[in-house]
Amino acid sequence: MTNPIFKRVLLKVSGEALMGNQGFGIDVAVADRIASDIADVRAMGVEIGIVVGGGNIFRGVAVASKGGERVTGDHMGMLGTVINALALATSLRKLNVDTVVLSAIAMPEICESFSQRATRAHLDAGRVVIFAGGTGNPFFTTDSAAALRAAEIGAEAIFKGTQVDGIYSADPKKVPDATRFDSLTHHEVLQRGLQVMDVAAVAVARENNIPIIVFSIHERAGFGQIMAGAGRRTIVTES
Ligand SMILES: Nc1ncnc2c1ncn2[C@@H]1O[C@H](COP(=O)(O)OP(=O)(O)OP(=O)(O)O)[C@@H](O)[C@H]1O
Ligand SMILES: O=c1ccn([C@@H]2O[C@H](COP(=O)(O)O)[C@@H](O)[C@H]2O)c(=O)[nH]1
Repeated sequence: MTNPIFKRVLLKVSGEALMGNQGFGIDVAVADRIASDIADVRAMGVEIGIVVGGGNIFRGVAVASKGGERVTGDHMGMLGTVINALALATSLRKLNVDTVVLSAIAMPEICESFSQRATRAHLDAGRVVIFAGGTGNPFFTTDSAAALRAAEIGAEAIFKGTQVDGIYSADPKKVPDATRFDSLTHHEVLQRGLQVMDVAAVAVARENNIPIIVFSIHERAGFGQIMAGAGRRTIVTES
């Protein structure tokens, strides 16, 4: 078996990716496929924490842009991430991957609440841990939650599984001739204003010297290939 390049990682799964071609919500076939890639990496012996986004369900700014209260919109967005976390946990359990959901917002009838101590115990026991509810605070994003949880669990890297296969000179969805970077520093991402991940998340990763690997969550087995030292991605490191 190929040796993984990291022992413990934080995977950020794009919420938008979960909707597949539906335009909203969760395409179970997509969730199952992503879960299968995660199961393969877990089988390599890698300890995995996961943050799932909520872009397929709700973003707080959408409420604010129509005259609603931003904080309420953000609460709705965070609840959307809980729905996604439960869906991904279901897909993983179908593959017999021992998985637990920990929420930043207490909802004990549905899942455990997040604490650093509980998380480390679950990871040490070999469970995949899915962090739901973002940071638990409005005005943040699940990218920030990913960076925060990565630092809290001592992850060696943040894998951002998103809609594109790396970081480009500009948004490749808007600028077709944008060029992809193979590697960058955290400083360069911030200085060039590359918006694949929000500034707060990159700053937390930089502060804690955690590399960020941006790859396409749509690439079947892409997560495992990168974990084996290959695959298409952009890696962000301090030097
Ligand atoms: N310089 C850039 N390089 C790569 N992608 C970029 C860049 N600038 C903007 N983007 C866009 O950023 C998107 C990722 O942002 P975002 O985190 O909001 O989406 P996501 O991963 O689908 O997350 P979620 O749905 O969970 O909120 C990419 O799909 C891409 O279109
Ligand atoms: O810490 C957090 C994380 C998320 N939110 C809200 O949820 C949505 C969905 O998250 P994405 O990162 O955009 O996928 C986000 O737009 C916020 O409204 C939050 O408030 N706090």
